[in-house]
Amino acid sequence: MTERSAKLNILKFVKIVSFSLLLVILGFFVAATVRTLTFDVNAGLQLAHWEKTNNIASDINQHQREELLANFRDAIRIPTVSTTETQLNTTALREFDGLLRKAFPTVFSSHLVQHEVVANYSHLFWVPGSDLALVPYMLLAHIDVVPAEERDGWEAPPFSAKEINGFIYGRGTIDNKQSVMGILQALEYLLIRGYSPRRGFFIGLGHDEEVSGFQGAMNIVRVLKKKGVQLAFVLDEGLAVLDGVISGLEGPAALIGISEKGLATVKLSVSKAPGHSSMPPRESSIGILAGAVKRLEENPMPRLFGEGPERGTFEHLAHKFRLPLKFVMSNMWLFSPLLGRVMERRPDTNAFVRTTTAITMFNSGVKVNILPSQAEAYVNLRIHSAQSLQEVLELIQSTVGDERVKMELVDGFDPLPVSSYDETSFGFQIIKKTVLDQFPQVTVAPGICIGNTDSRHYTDLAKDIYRFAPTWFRPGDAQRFHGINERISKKNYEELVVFYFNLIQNCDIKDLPSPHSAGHEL
Ligand SMILES: CCCCCCCC/C=C\CCCCCCCC(=O)N[C@@H](CC(N)=O)C(=O)O
Ligand SMILES: [Zn+2]
Ligand SMILES: [Zn+2]
Repeated sequence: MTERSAKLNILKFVKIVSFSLLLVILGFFVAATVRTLTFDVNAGLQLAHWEKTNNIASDINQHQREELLANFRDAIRIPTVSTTETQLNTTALREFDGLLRKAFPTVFSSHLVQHEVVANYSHLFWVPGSDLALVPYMLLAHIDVVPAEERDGWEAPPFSAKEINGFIYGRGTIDNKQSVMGILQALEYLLIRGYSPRRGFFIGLGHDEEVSGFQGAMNIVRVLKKKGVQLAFVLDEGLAVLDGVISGLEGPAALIGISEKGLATVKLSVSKAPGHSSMPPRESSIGILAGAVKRLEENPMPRLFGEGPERGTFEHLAHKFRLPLKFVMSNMWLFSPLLGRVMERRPDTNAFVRTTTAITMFNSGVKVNILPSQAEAYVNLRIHSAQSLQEVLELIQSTVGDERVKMELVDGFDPLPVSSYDETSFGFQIIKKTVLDQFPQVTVAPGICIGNTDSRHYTDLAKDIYRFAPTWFRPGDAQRFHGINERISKKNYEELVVFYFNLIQNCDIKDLPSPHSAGHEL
């Protein structure tokens, strides 16, 4: 081959490679554009195809409106605070038991309802269905609340249930007495109106969810396991209807939690010989530990946005964004790394991007002139679905990178399994239908619960666990959760009662609508 023909061949090769590259890029662009124009994962079930049921209408008259609100306010006024596993307000929990019996006399006296108190303060209700072939489901909520101090800046005392501008203020109004009272109020009204279910269901009300549910939820699960119960699905607290919370989204979104993040609570400690503060070593136990904690804060866990089920959230919502965001959300396969960088800027959205690292406790020292022998810090991590507890522990160890810092796992578990949310998913579709019937303006999408719930103890009883209540969150409301000025509007509480009233009846359907019903009878 001459030098000239070799040069020509190289030129030809470069041309072919460039042309192929151009084709690949063009292909990607076309694929992405086509997806933008066609991708609407919500265009699935037609509500018109649902089996006709003779649901009892959920009308609420003025007397009931006042009654349900009075019951709810009474519930908020009882300070059922959990501080630690051994610090529960047991007096308040007993008082709450009395309130439930007084507020819902029909539930507690009906021959259709079986009730038992579990672990002294939790409640388990069983309402058998007329069709024994239908697998029962379970509704969960919790009675206890986190502590609240008026001096932190509450506009009304946190256990006053004071009404301000149509809102009831108080600890527990959105976490989670709205569901406790909403579920039982709905059942009370259903029973009064002569309802008897076709599909049986359980109601579990835990008393120590805020301190992990080791007594309440875990013992309810034990009772159910002894009875050999299996559940079609479980619905617990968790996500909500977000209205104006997701930037760029047109209309409100009802996010149904199909999983929840894992947890690692790690204790870091440094020990040193104590001594007189006039002869300090170059590095104190506090200094060494502070360095370790700082390294953890400065080196966040890797971005994993788009690698877990949060991808499904945005794909379901994509058609409700305007261009160019619609294009971005429809093509998460391409844009999730970019989106992750934007979302990590805000704490509430960063929670969906990675395993979060929070230093929650730091203790050391007993006197100003004594060198502290011990310094300890607690790190609370919420594990992204695409990571495991083991991976997170290894990363903490390498980031701390100091053998003088002892590491101890106090509590931890992997992210929870992902529940089904396709067109054949009974629980998801029933919840979705109930939401859409009541709030036609919302878009329903699967979501990830960034905190943990009692439902995590139910994984042996149900394959499908959902975390949702139609509590409406507007900008700033997420900060009321465990924060100050927790509140719910009177209208929204009433909507919750109606939601559970309809949901219970909607579960009586035998099959999901055709054409997807074949083979999915529950
Ligand atoms: C797509 C971006 C939207 C961003 C909006 C975020 C909205 C988040 C709203 C509420 C927070 C979710 C809280 C879920 C329930 C957590 C329950 C809880 O606090 N559990 C405790 C106790 C326990 N059981 O472990 C916890 O520490 O997690
Ligand atoms: Zn809660
Ligand atoms: Zn809570």
